[in-house]
Amino acid sequence: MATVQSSRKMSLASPLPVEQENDLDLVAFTMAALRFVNPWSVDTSNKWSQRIEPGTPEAKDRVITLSEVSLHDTPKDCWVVIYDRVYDITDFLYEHPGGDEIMLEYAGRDASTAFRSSGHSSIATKALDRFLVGELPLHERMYRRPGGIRLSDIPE
Ligand code: HEM
Repeated sequence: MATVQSSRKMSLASPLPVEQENDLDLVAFTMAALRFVNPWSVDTSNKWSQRIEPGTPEAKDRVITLSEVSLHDTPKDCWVVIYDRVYDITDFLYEHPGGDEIMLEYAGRDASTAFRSSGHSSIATKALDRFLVGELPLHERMYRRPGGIRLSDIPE
């Protein structure tokens, strides 16, 4: 009776031929190395280790996504979005005439409607500039984009 002979060596521990298992090891090793050198795989919580000084010209040109804003949602690191611009209000929390708690409700989130419906004066709107750290990318904006929501009190 004819028997089929395999020339491939089999390992007792694995159902795969030894050569194929070595190939898999090589693939896993290459993937791990790529993850190590790939900048996109770096933890996003480290992304803002470079501190942005609020209100500087550099801050004006910085594009910050909503998902990045959401990382700054604590009393020690508090960002909000108002009319598509991103503000670091950490140092203002305890100076705010309306109190810190109300602002912390919007930490890491969009506060445009809350800001507007609290009837802030034009002075308050102007004061926003001091805290500016960046602006949302065009595709995430609701106001400052072609065809966006038009309101009389959106600052320049
Ligand atoms: C960076 C953002 C903010 C700035 C610069 C700011 C600034 C101010 C200023 C200067 C006032 C005094 C009244 C005025 O001039 O309008 C005020 C009052 C007030 N703010 Fe804000 N504010 C900010 C965010 C918010 C947010 C997100 C809320 C959320 C609802 C809020 C709620 C209030 C309320 C309720 C008052 C009235 C306090 C009172 O009259 O007793 N503010 N804010």
